[in-house]
Amino acid sequence: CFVEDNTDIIMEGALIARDRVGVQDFVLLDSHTSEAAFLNNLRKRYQENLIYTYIGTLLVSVNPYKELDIYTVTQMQLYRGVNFFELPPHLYAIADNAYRVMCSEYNNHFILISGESGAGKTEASKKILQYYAVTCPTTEQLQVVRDRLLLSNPVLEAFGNAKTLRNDNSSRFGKYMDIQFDFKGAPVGGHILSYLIEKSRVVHQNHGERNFHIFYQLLEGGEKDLLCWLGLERNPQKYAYLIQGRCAKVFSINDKNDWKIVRKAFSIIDFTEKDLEVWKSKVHPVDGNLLLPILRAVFVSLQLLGVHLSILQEALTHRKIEARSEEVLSPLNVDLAFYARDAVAKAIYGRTFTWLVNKINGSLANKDSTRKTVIGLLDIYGFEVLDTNSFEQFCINYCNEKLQQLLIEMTLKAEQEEYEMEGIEWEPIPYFNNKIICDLVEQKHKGIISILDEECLRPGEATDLSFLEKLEEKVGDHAHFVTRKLADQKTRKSIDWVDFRLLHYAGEVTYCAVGECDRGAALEVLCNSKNGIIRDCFLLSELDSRRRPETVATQFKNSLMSLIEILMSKEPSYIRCIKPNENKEPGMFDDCLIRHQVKYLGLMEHLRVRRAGFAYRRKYEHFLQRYKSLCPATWPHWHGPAAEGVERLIKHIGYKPEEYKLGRTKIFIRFPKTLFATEDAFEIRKHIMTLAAIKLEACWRGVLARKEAKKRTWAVEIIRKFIKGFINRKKPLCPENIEFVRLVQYKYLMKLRDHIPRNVLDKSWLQPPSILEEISEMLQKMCTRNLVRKYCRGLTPERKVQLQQKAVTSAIFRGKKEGYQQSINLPFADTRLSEYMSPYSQYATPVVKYDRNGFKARERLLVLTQSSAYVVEMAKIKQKIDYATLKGNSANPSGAASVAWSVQGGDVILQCEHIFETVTKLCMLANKQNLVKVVKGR
Ligand SMILES: Nc1ncnc2c1ncn2[C@@H]1O[C@H](COP(=O)(O)OP(=O)(O)OP(=O)(O)O)[C@@H](O)[C@H]1O
Repeated sequence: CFVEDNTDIIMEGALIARDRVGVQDFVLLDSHTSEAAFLNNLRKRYQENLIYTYIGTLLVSVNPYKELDIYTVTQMQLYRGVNFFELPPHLYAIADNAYRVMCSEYNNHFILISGESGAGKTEASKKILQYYAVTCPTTEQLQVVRDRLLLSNPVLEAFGNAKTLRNDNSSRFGKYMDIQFDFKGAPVGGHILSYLIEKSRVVHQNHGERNFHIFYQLLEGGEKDLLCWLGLERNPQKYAYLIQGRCAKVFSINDKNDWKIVRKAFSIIDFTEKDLEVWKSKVHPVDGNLLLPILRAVFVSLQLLGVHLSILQEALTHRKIEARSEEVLSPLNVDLAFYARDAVAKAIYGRTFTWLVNKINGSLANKDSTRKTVIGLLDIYGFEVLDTNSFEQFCINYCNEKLQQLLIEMTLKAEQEEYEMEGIEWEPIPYFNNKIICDLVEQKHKGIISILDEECLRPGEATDLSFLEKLEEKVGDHAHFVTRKLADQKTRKSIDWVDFRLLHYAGEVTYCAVGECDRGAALEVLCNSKNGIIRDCFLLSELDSRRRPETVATQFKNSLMSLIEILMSKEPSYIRCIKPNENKEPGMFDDCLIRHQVKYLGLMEHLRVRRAGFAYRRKYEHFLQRYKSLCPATWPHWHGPAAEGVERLIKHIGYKPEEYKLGRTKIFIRFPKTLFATEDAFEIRKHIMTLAAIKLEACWRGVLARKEAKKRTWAVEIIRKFIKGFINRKKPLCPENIEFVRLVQYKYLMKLRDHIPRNVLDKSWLQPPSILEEISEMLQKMCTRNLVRKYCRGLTPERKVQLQQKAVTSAIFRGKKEGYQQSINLPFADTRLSEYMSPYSQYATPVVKYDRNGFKARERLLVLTQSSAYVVEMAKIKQKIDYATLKGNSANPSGAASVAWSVQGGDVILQCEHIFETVTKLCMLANKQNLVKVVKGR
């Protein structure tokens, strides 16, 4: 991850802002080995309130000691989901990058924040937490988790932070906090690990320093009842443990307010009233008048601790000595009794703090078993070198050695992996591997911690000097270990007889061996406490004498080992915090102090490792995209593979072989100056192109304006013609109206197309404009004709006959006979007449077989219906009907009433119900329809 694409992206960002204030990535410093250049860049930026600078993906932060307007919600949104390169270096960029990679690759991350006291570690970790709280997706349910994550801070700070000379809110413990995210990237839980709380502060504070905040908060803000329960007075001056530093009141701290925040946090973090009994352990109000104050204090303490007076008394004033198989009690002198008392106080505080962390963890725990990814925030003390360095500094510095090793391993590993992946010839990076120092401290049996364990746990009197002698004997020949006895003439003077010196990766530190052999407190007393929390903290099983107890150093070593294991399985991000001055003053850049920190934080080393190979690396596609304008062959488009395009490009620019290497997917540039020269050329080209673009734009704007004007003129002309056309629309076609008329015609025809009648009976027709009336009429006729033709074509032969008959009927009867109109719709039956005739088909045959020559005239054919009679002048119908034959068969043999033939005199009488049909058909048979006379009345 360290040298992956993000690095490249950061580089590009650095390039963009390169000339603004220094470089925003130290990797691009020309003289990367120069401490002065490093400081110069840092100072330049700091003075412009640019407190963040990268070394690759590592973020260097300098405490501004003033509120900067760079942590607003707007800023958070700005960095959210945006690549490094687009914005200046920031905590949020680191936080967002870890988050984004976690979400896309579904892996775990950690952000290591280190630096010396007051450098801004805690602020940084709080700001990152806030960033996640604001920018990550969440649900109403998850708000509780979010609040708990945020509120765990004030509680831990109350119990784990104190005012020191260097920082008014100094964390006196190391903290690793895992934030767990679900698959949607919502924070769903957390877990905190704490390291090495500074217990000694409970009983002793240096001048100008305080005990842990919680004590002052309780006295200042605690409710009256509560203080009474605890047998406390509000005045801190009454308590020797709280006023050794002579500064119970601190200007920058509002204890009363902080107490309220802590109380609120307790309720949200799920602390029950039972849990809070640590303050309320059945202390009965004591009448101050009855007891001497000192006795009253003892009385209250006994009740709070839930122990018996005689047991506590014995534990604080005697020591158990194992003599052969017996245990003998030996009385302690006053100093040792004070020491024992302090040891109990320290042990109680230390373990209660661990209990508190566990309690918070309980409330942050996510019970849902689906897989989570985590981002760990490690806020840990930086390398420490004080005037007198004790066991605590030893542990802190050992911790820093381990973390440095982790960083180097991870950085180098990633670097090597990238070279291998890219097929670049491997160039070993010379660096100091501090494993040798870690081994000196932690190796089993041979390391300093093992030797310390042995000394502390062996029977008999262990002294600081015997420990020192053991060290000289076992690790005396180690290159990184010195005592006064082992030192050369020159060094000897600077080392005391009770000191040993370690040559750490960050520098030499001399430790005082006094008090390293701490055998622990009088545990028995506390293991038997009646107070539930004290009992949770001091387990009876610890008293089992057969078990060799673990020393503090071993405990610390083990917890550190598991921390390293946790970190090794995650993707790293680093934030190195720097304190700019000792006075907590904004704008003051103390060169000397910062130089020290740059050294102790291993920044130059880190930069060297990062720069040992190549200063810049970039995917071919991205490199080509950025610089393609510098080579005619690649501008504006390169159509071949990107790698070949880059090769062509750098040849054109004139890169020398030693300046670069081409990997499988990336180009590697060795020196920043090469890159800067390319970047400068690019800037110039960009400038030229911008000027050209401006010119082009101006021309283009002219072209567009002219085009627009032309369009307007044309539009005016069209409108003018339209109006003129409208005015003259009724005139015959002339130049003034021709376009208008054509348009109207066109519009009418287009509309008519959609409204044309679809069948012969549809007589509708779209009303034409007056100038089109004539044409419209013609069209309508044509249309009707068309429809009729279409209709006729679609007729069946039967229907055609039927219609022909109807037409004949119309010719004969229309307007002459009532009932005709109604008959139109009634179809003629094909069979009717033959039906009438069918019984006489033999006689009818001659009718069909018309023979002009065989015609015999008779007078009339009389057609009768129920109401009328029709006379057909047979003489005129030249129809051959064999009346004689008919005559003999006048009766209807079937008895049908509808038709009857009869012969009266010379007339043939045909009786039928369907007069129109019968007459029509007879006429048609005779082909003489005009001879039918329709007579009204009789
Ligand atoms: N980014 C920042 N902006 C403004 N002030 C800051 C910033 N970082 C730190 N400070 C100031 O510096 C003080 C010390 O910072 P902080 O407590 O984070 O240091 P630390 O490195 O955690 O120290 P310690 O190791 O003692 O806990 C803060 O109380 C705050 O006043």
